[in-house]
Amino acid sequence: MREDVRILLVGEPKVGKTSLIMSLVSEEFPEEVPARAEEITIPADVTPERIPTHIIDYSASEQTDDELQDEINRANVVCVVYDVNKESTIKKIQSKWIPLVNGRTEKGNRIPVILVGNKSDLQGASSMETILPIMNQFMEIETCVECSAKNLKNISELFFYAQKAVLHPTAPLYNPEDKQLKPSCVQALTRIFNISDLDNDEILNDTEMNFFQKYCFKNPLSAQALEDVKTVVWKNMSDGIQDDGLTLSGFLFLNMLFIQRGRHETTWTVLRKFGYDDTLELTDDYLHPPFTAYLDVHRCIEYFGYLGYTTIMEQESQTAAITVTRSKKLDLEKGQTQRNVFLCKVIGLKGTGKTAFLQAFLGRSLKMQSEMGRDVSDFTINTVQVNSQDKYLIVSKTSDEGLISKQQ
Ligand SMILES: Nc1ncnc2c1ncn2[C@@H]1O[C@H](COP(=O)(O)OP(=O)(O)OP(=O)(O)O)[C@@H](O)[C@H]1O
Repeated sequence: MREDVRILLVGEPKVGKTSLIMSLVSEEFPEEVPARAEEITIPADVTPERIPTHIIDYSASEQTDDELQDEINRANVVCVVYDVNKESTIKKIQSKWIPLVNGRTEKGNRIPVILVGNKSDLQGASSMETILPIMNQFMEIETCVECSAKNLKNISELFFYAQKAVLHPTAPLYNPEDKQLKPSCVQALTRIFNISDLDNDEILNDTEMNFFQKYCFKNPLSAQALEDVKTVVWKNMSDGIQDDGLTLSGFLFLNMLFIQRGRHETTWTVLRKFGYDDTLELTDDYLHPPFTAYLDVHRCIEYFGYLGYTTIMEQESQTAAITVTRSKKLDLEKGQTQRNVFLCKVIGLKGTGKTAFLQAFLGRSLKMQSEMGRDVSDFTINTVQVNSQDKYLIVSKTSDEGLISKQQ
């Protein structure tokens, strides 16, 4: 998750940018405002998503074009404010502000934009009819909101939408042009579906759906909610429901529906719970929880991650699969150990019989070995009885001459 959110307000002079910020802060309409408000930081505990949020004002009378560009580059989301009663300020959204914000940015990296129609208190008719074609033209526009700094209508909502556009972005999930989930999102959701399909029958039954729901959102669905979900899918997709359970197509459809209805946070909660970051890559924290040991524990934990260990075993982190024992030195001092797994290195020059030794540990005679060929692992593992307890011994061979001479 990101550490903070920077919201920048831009727009034509006198549309009410400063007034909107001051109304949010003081919860009343300021009769007098400075040309530009100081940058304000809303602490994490009073923002809906619990992330510190900076709000930055812009005023052409106070700032140069370079300073404005600098602020645009630092922003995570830009609110383009217009006056709902002044057509000229709406026209400038297309001709000036969106090109300024994203004109030089590649399609996938565009800064999300919120259109903010202020002064709805003075308004005759809604500006939505004029705004909708602009929203269809620029895919980076996440949403639009009509509000009033004067009677405080939709002020906190506007900052909430802005915060949401950053924390739960549409761009990595959904392509509004063809109205489809993006391939990387389909790939991630398919992995999630497969992990949640505990009996591998390619259908999420009620138990599996509840398991998934509890893992992602802490609470199971009520029986009625479960039926409602299935009905919505069934009504929209012939192959979305099979044997009274959700198919992969149904699962993908459901997530697309959340996104199309502006509930990206639902899909993002699921994706984050299964380890994905904003670019839909599995995070390093998820794949490699801080841990080291002498075998390749990192790789092992990574595989646990791909296989969904935390979900299936209902654990917070992959590290729950690993038991850390006390140091070898202490074990030797006490003459006791809690360890169940031991590593033994077999060293010797090439041709001295290390491979045969390792294979014999698995009970394979020289004859069996010659039938198997030479393409065998440098590791073998077997159980050994120590004081009538089963212990595991990993035997690994090396013919690294440098290491051998060091050991000598
Ligand atoms: N909702 C509203 N209803 C009526 N008047 C408003 C409203 N919001 C702002 N105003 C008035 O509009 C004028 C311009 O407001 P403000 O200075 O906040 O705009 P601005 O966009 O910050 O301007 P600039 O870019 O020039 O700094 C002020 O007189 C303010 O009182």
